[in-house]
Amino acid sequence: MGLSFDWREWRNRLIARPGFQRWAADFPLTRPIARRRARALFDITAGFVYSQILYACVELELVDQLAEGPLALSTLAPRLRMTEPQADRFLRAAVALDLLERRGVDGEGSPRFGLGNHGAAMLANPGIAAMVKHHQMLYRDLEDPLALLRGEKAQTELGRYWAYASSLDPAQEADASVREYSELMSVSNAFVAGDVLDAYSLQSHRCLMDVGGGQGNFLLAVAERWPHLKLRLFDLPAVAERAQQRFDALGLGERAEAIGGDLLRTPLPQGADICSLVRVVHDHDDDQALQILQAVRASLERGATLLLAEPMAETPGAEPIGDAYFGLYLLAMGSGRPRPPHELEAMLREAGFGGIQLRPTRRPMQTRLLVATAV
Ligand SMILES: CC(C)=CCC/C(C)=C/CC/C(C)=C/C=C/C(C)=C/C=C/C=C(C)/C=C/C=C(C)/C=C/C=C(C)/C=C/CC(C)(C)O
Ligand SMILES: C[S@@+](CC[C@H](N)C(=O)[O-])C[C@H]1O[C@@H](n2cnc3c(N)ncnc32)[C@H](O)[C@@H]1O
Repeated sequence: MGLSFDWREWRNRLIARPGFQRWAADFPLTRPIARRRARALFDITAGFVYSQILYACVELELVDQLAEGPLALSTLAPRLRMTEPQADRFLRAAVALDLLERRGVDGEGSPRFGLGNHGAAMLANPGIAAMVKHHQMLYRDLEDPLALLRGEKAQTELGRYWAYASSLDPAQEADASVREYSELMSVSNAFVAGDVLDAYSLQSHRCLMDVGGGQGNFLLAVAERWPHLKLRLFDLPAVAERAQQRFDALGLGERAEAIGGDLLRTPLPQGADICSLVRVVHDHDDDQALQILQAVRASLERGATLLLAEPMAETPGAEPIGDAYFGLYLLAMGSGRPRPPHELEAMLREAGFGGIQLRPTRRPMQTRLLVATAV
């Protein structure tokens, strides 16, 4: 009814007035809020510029170069193949983004630069640099975001890159195409594996099957932490072969077996009392995602456990990561979508799982974890 009062409409009318904006930016009590909001909108406006500065740092391996300590502009400029004024502009930009920090001057008066907070954090997460590099493909796909959103792009770079997402027969993917994405998944698995294992104990389990397990990074982390567990990996044949080679090279022998197949067509092997789907379900559209959950359910005895770990939509405090970043990333990839936990829960029920719990993880922006029981 017309009588209901929507305070957000009232707020928006206020914020949309130039006079209110000026007043709020001047009034001492509202000034910090007005500045913060203006800065936040500016940051969205300039996001691509910031990303490209980060990309330049990654491409120039600047973080590694400064890992041992600060260097002077006069040393850095020739290494970056820039004149000193060019390098100064670039390094100042990186300082402004807290990737680097100014550290006084050297004996000759040349300004010195060291790692800032974000630069130092990148040292501990080599996966970030790999992600930043491959974002160039994403940005090309996003060059015309409306065409992408309207489904008017016949082919995308990310679709070609993630071959299984755009292929009618994923099992036929060539070794070269799976090698590249599998390497990227391996480095970025570090964002996820430890957090999942810290959120769920595998003590009481006997055999874990990691479905869509890539080159086996998650299982290798499991192997180290839970030496009693038997390990199985299921992935496309070309990927499973790579995983098996790693298991063999690491002497996991009898303990770990990689099985090749298409999880939409090949029945999954029976016998595991716990299955994991790590960053797999969000790659698939609803019908296939349900099919995957049903295939996993069919491989499990009643009472067995499923771990479903991936970044999710509507994650409090990480909405831009789930809904904006992964929402458009998966669109560019050509299939899948980030789902909120309640939608995944409904799909899990439909596939024959119950007792579903959302377990807290250390960094929900990277991965959340649903634990379910086969019923
Ligand atoms: C000691 C003193 C004085 C103060 C200390 C103050 C203090 C407590 C500081 C905290 C420092 C700290 C712990 C910082 C930590 C920073 C961290 C952990 C930063 C992590 C950043 C992670 C990033 C940027 C991750 C990016 C990941 C991306 C982009 C992942 C993309 C994944 C993709 C595309 C996956 C694709 C798979 C598919 C195809 C969708 O299935
Ligand atoms: C995003 S990667 C995640 C890999 C790994 N779980 C991780 O988190 O690092 C998705 C994995 O699912 C596998 N996959 C996708 N479609 C598949 C299918 N139809 N059958 C078997 N594996 C598939 C891919 O080959 C890939 O290794």
